[in-house]
Amino acid sequence: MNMDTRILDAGKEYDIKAAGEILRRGGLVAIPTETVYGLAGNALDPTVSAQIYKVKGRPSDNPLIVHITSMEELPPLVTEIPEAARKLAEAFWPGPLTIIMKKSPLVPKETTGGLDTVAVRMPSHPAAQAIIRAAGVPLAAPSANLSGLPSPTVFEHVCDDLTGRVDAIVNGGDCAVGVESTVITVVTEIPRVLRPGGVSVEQLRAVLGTVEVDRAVLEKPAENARVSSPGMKYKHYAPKADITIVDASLEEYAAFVNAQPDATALCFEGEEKLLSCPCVPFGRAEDALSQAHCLFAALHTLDEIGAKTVYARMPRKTGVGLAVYNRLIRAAAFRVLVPRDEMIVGLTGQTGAGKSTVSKILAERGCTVIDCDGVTRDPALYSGACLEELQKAFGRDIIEPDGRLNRRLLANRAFADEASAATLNRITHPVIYSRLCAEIDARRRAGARLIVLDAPTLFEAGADRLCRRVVSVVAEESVRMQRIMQRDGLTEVEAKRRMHAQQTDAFYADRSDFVLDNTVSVSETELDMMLAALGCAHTGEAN
Ligand SMILES: CC(C)(COP(=O)(O)OP(=O)(O)OC[C@H]1O[C@@H](n2cnc3c(N)ncnc32)[C@H](O)[C@@H]1O)[C@@H](O)C(=O)NCCC(=O)NCCS
Ligand SMILES: Nc1ncnc2c1ncn2[C@@H]1O[C@H](COP(=O)(O)OP(=O)(O)OP(=O)(O)O)[C@@H](O)[C@H]1O
Repeated sequence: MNMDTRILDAGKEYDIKAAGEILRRGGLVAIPTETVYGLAGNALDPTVSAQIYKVKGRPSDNPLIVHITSMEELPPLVTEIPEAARKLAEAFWPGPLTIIMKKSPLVPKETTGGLDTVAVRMPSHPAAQAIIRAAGVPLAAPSANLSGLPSPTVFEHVCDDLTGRVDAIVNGGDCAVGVESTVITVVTEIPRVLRPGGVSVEQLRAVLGTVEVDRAVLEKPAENARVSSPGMKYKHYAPKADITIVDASLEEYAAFVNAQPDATALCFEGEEKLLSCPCVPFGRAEDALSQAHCLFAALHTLDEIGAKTVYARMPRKTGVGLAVYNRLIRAAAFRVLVPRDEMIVGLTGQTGAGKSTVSKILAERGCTVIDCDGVTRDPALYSGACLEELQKAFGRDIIEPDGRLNRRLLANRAFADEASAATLNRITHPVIYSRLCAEIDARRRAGARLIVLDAPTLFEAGADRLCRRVVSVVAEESVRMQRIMQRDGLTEVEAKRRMHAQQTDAFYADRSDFVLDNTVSVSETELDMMLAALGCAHTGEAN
């Protein structure tokens, strides 16, 4: 194929019209959407669908998503609109969600990969909407890359793959979401996610209640598995480099990667300083949306710099992180390496939420627990220069005449305002961090396999980098306040001060592999679910 490919501008009305005209005449145009660039053509014309498969080099049993711009365009495409689909459309359209329904005869089987269902999406990208309207027909638009290569999220990558193969490419800059849409089928009795994407499973459950997640989202599908959704084929996202995901804490990851010859690190932003090899960052560790946004461009960069052996950080499987994991595990051909046998789990959350209560149950189940509050109560911890600094910052009288630290006085002064709390952290966290490393080493040497670090200030102390997984315990503010007033004999003012020195629920949710809500209680079932999610279902046997 070597045709003239026009370059059009998403910001120019004349160019949008031209794209619409080409599509109406049965041509192919690569268009920007909020997820990734799409290779668009008339979804209702079987010869156009066949042409899309041909250009992409994609097997024709891989169904295409049909893009529309308004709810009025949906009824002709489907036999019925189930209640679940209506609710989802209301909540998430226009946006990165594709809904699978029973197809009407209007949609050719060539578009649906031979299936009697059709996948429909209403994109939110203004240029995508304008082009569909200009075309006057629904558009089939798989990702605008050659089959097997990472999906394009920037204009230049579309040009690399499709110049000379399509009639036009519309330049709309970078795609905001960066991974393909979430695909959910409402044809099954219980709605089921077939591909995770920009709308998270948690968001879908908030609208529909029960939602299943197809096994293929996390596991390698059988070679001859029937494909019921775009993107389920496992070779879909592979760059040229050999990628292996390393399931480890940041410290363990850095130690492992730095010991490998000729490695390239696919890490999170800011981690480069710990790594002695070439690094390609893909988003921030605590921000799955930024990872989704950057992932495919990072995979392209790996090819551009000629990376051969790549070790990738393990994304969290929560929220949009599940979509990031789903793409990365395919790019890695399902290779995951665990460099250390023992697993360190950080257990954190707000004061009074119930960390100690949960860690007690985990200890009963055979985990080795390190209590960080206990560590700070060791009179030997704050000594020498550290103690001198504490006294300088918070007053000489925080040390009693008998030499003991007056913890309540220190707490009242240190939690008085944000700046004082920051000073407390700056002085105490370096010594706490070194002590925690020593405590972990001792437990490792004693043969512990599952070590729980019960640390209220896990992130502030930088101790999260020692943990392969993080669990947060949260509870409503009024409940927490009552609990700590009762437990520690604090006044309301003292309790509030301490609570205000801490983080919000959202802060913990973004940084955790599992969140336990202990406003009322934490059941054994939830603990089982948590241990399963962490990958340590048989706790007792793990130790
Ligand atoms: C200020 C100190 C002496 C007060 O001691 P006190 O016996 O009153 O409280 P205790 O240590 O039992 O802590 C109770 C709770 O307060 C909260 N808390 C403690 N330190 C902090 C902090 N720096 N920031 C926010 N909350 C904190 C935690 O939820 C903790 O569980 C003590 O909390 C301390 O040394 N804090 C600084 C070190 C730290 O961050 N500790 C947390 C363990 S990693
Ligand atoms: N579900 C619950 N119902 C009632 N009381 C609870 C519940 N969970 C915990 N508590 C009580 O609330 C208090 C605070 O719990 P816990 O000490 O486990 O909190 P924490 O998160 O470790 O707090 P801190 O960070 O202050 O150490 C304790 O006295 C505990 O017994």
